[in-house]
Amino acid sequence: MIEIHNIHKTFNGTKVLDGISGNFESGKMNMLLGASGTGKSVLLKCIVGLVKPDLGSITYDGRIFANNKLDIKQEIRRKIGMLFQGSALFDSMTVSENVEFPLRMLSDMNRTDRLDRVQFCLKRVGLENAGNKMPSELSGGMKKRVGIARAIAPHCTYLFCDEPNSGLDPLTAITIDELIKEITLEYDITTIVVTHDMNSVLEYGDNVMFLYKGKKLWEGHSSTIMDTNVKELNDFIFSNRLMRDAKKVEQIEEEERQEEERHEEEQNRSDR
Ligand SMILES: Nc1ncnc2c1ncn2[C@@H]1O[C@H](COP(=O)(O)OP(=O)(O)OP(=O)(O)O)[C@@H](O)[C@H]1O
Repeated sequence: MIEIHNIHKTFNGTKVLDGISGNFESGKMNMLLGASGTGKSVLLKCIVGLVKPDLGSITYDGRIFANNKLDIKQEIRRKIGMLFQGSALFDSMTVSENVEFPLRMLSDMNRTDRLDRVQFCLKRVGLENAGNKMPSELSGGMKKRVGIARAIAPHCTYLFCDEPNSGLDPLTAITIDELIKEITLEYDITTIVVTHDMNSVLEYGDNVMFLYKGKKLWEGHSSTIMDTNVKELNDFIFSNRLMRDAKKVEQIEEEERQEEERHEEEQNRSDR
């Protein structure tokens, strides 16, 4: 589990994170949701250690991260897998070499073990035959899969995904979400996904944190998100036309259900 407490960050006098706290449990899809510029990526960077918070604490399975000794930070970092927004593959390396890269950098595995691990991870993401391809030969969805294989290659305990669906068609987006969810459960990983995709949130969000202007305004399971009274979250959800239409359908169905109940009651009364 990752715990963050009272995280603050200001850039050039502008407050970007304003006292954010929360827990991210293992085996769950933890999602950071919010509009553009609300601080999701900065929070993720604070958690990973790429940005230093002005205030607050971050612990990984009870071990303090920021401000700890370098060797402890490095030990924690070795357990972190990152899936970047644009996949961030090295264009000059083959798919296999990309996946092997963190093993060469972070582990003391010999070459045979590294190649076994690469093959295992590529198979896990359904790309066992793509090892010799170059990134330029892959579709967007395949690139994301390679990114996932590379992230989990060093047996990561923590997985951070920055908008894993960006630039993908809706069907491919679902398969990538599904893969991340499966891997999270299978290896009991603590996964944090930054997103503004409501489809992903509704389908896969075990724990959703809604950020607005650097503050956490709502947190909960995705099954309860549509019932929120938080205006900013409501505005965010229903800024999407499909979501507005879905809500209308829900309201119409509810009215029909009530009408049917009324009708049944009247029928019963007149029968008596
Ligand atoms: N290194 C930096 N220096 C100055 N300002 C920054 C820096 N990094 C981020 N910001 C600012 O912090 C704010 C939050 O940015 P952030 O990237 O976290 O937003 P976001 O919620 O992830 O948005 P998006 O969904 O568009 O990626 C923005 O106003 C951004 O300009």
